[in-house]
Amino acid sequence: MVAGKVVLCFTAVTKIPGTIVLSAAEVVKEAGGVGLIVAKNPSNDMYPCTDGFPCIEVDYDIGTRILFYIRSTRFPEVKLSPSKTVVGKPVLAKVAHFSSRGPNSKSPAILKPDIAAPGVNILAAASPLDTVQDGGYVMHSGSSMATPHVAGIVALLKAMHPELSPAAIKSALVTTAWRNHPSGFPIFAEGSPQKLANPFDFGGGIANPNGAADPGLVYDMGTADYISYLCYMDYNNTAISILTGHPTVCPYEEPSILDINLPSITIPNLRNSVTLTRTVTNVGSSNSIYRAVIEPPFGTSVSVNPDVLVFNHKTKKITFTVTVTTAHQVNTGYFFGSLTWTDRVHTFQVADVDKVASGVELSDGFIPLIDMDELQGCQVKNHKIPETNMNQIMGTTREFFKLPEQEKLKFHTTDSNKSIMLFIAFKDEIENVFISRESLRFSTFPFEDHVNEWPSNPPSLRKDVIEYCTSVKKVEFAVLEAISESLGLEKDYIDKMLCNHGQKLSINYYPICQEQDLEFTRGIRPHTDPAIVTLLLQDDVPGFKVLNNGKWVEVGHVPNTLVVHVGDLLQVISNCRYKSLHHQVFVNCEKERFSVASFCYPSSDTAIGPAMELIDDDHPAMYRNFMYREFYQEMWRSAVQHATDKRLDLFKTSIA
Ligand SMILES: O=C(O)CCC(=O)C(=O)O
Ligand SMILES: [Fe+2]
Repeated sequence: MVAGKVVLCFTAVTKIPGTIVLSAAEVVKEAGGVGLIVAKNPSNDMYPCTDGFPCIEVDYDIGTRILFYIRSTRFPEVKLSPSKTVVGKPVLAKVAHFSSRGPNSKSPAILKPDIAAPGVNILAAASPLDTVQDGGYVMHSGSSMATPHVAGIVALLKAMHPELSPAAIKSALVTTAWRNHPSGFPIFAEGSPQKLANPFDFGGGIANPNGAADPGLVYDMGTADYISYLCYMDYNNTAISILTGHPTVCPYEEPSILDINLPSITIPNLRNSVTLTRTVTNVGSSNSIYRAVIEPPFGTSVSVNPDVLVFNHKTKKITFTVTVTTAHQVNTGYFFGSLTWTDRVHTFQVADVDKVASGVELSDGFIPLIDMDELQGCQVKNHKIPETNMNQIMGTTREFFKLPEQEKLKFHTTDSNKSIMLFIAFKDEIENVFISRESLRFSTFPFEDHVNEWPSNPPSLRKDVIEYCTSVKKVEFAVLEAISESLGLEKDYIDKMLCNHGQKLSINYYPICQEQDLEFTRGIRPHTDPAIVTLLLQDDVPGFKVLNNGKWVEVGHVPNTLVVHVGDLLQVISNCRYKSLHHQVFVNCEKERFSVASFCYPSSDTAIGPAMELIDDDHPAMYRNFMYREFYQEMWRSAVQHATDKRLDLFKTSIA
């Protein structure tokens, strides 16, 4: 039965890594089998079988999917191919099952672990004494593989910021760590079953070297803080004096462990209310204003005082208090929340609610904006695009996608030099997702150059596109003016930089999805737009989500508004004051969704680069100048096509 076949087997045994697969492989080999797939939880070890016998370990989830595949076809096939290195694709981040977990039993008020770093199947240089090394290299897993990553980052940070104390460096690592994978996917904690990871699995998160290089604020600590901790832990004066090397006396009033200046706050056994203090030190640009953004843990309320911190060349340190009040009668477990100090450089400042509420004009063509706060985007109302115009372009979009396939497929091409392209649904085999969107993307400006390329069916399309694009271009001008002004630039700065504006329109269709496929289907995956700004007209079918502080947030449909969001090129022009928005579209089983996105582009011979006015000692140029043409070519390079956050890498300066 087994002869000539690949065997899939499920096991509940969690033996020493690798051995389970090895012993099963021997049995399969003896029975004449040609390969082995072992499904077990947890699974992540990659140990070769002996004599090059093909074997692999997968988790139950993948094992079950393989099983379903085997059952779904009469001749299931297994393909073996040489391993390859994949660059720029997100991998699911998991906290390994062997990684130690919090809370800290000795001092539950101190969060442990502090930080997570890669430590599974790490390819490293080997000691000649390593028994499994191959040509000086070896793959190992464990804290001994994760700690060198952190030690390396710390060494780089210390080289960049020699003045930072060990506590400040630790703080920089903890406060900037990724709490989601940079692709937006959550981090899982390995185990059976897998669950979403929380700070007891990863501490601050996964170490983020570039983030830690620019932490803005740090929670610093000195000898006095460590002495307070020892006093709290009931070390007597004699023991502490031996450690410090000079006579040391614990303060008469016992310090609260909650006040130790750590970059995390853990309150065990919270009853009613507690107030604690922290002190932050500004290590970013000297004139900065930070605001507190609080996500209280479930069932608690949290207040911070003061909630705005104003730093200047004299004020480098500010102490604040945090009051946490619980509504829980009984304490049943830990709940997690967050306190973020933001200087809003990464946000869409034109949409500041305060400014709008106090009626400050953003530009002559005053556009009231609905703030999407912190989302690098906003919704625009009173844009003066006639409602009929918006309805017509939506109607045309629906009609186009209802056309017979062959009519639509005329526009299908993989040639990125074409100024009109139809994108159709496809399956990404590697990530096992089905991307269901159909989308027609075409150049619009200047109309006379392009109108004849646009579909002539439905007959209303050309007229509706011209009308809509003309109106939307006006909104775009107003938005670019508001953005220029918010950056302290001349109102027409971006307009001038663009000389000849380009514009592209994307009309999109997201079909209904079957319930059973929902998990593996996306309308469009997380991405940023390769434009300056995008103006999105969406219908009332939900699905459009944006990444906000590591969380995917639905941007609801507000009648008669356009969603405006930042694209990659505005990130460049603004020298990173604005960050391009990560967004994606989910499908649903009840309603199909349509949308019309207009992208503001430079023309191909426009030079793009950070505005000179936004470059100074505190803000060195993050990007070099480049031609838009160069960026467009880079965007289509296969390696960066899906990892949209890699698009700008080629244009970064050495500082960035
Ligand atoms: O259809 C939407 O809501 C978003 C479309 C989009 O993100 C895009 O085309 O880049
Ligand atoms: Fe997009």
